[in-house]
Amino acid sequence: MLKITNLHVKVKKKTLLTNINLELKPKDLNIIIGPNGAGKSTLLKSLVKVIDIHKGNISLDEIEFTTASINSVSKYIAYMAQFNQNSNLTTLDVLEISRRKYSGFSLSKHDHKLIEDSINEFALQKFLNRDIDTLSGGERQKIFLAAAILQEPKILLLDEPISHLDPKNQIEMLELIRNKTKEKEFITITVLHDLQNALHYADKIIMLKNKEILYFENSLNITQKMISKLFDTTCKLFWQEGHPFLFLGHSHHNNTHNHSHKKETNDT
Ligand SMILES: Nc1ncnc2c1ncn2[C@@H]1O[C@H](COP(=O)(O)OP(=O)(O)OP(=O)(O)O)[C@@H](O)[C@H]1O
Repeated sequence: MLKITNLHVKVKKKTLLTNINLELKPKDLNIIIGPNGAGKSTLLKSLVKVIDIHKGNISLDEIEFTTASINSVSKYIAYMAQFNQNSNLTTLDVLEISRRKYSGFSLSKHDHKLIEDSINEFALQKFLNRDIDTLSGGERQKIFLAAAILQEPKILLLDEPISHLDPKNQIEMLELIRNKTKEKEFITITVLHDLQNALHYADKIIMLKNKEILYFENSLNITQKMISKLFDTTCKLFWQEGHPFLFLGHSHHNNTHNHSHKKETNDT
């Protein structure tokens, strides 16, 4: 269990997060949603100690993160940032580095097997010897996601992991994140702007607004009222065959879409 108690984050004199309380379980995919600037990335950064905690407590079972060094915390956490820094590494280098925290420089047979499986799962064969700086945003995102999962952490933190992927790849990656979370018993926390996918794939939704948690709920308990409140806009939400359908800013007065649809049918 990852326990975050009364967490406050300040940078200089500016408060970035206030009074965050969460208890997160292994095998759960927790998805953070909320407006720009709400503090979503800051929450992930404070867990991985990129940003200092001003007040509060973070612990993983008996392990106290609050006082631990960044190095000892990183043994338990894999973190895929929103903007990954480029380097002169090849895809294979990035994958191999992710196993070094277990095996140092000489990787074991087991490590090589895991890397091979990951290459197949993420279809990375054709990028292996390519410098990652030369790859597209979506290709790079897949590689960093593969590398984060290869670390087999207790806690998997992903900041907008699918923002550069096409729709089919987005679905495949979210399925994969969900399946790995269950199979490897990760406590996964992902920031996502796509609400429909967030509701569909999450076990739990963390709604962050104005530096605070507005709601922390099972995704099936999320209502259109909650989403309206989170984004200060009207919202229609309904479920069909286990899929959420969500419309923000829905208005019956705005018939632009109907109009263009009519035009299309008239033309044919
Ligand atoms: N190091 C920092 N110093 C000062 N302000 C910061 C710092 N890091 C973040 N902030 C501010 O804190 C607020 C929250 O930032 P954060 O990146 O957590 O937002 P977010 O919810 O992830 O937003 P987005 O959806 O736009 O990615 C923003 O107003 C941001 O400008």
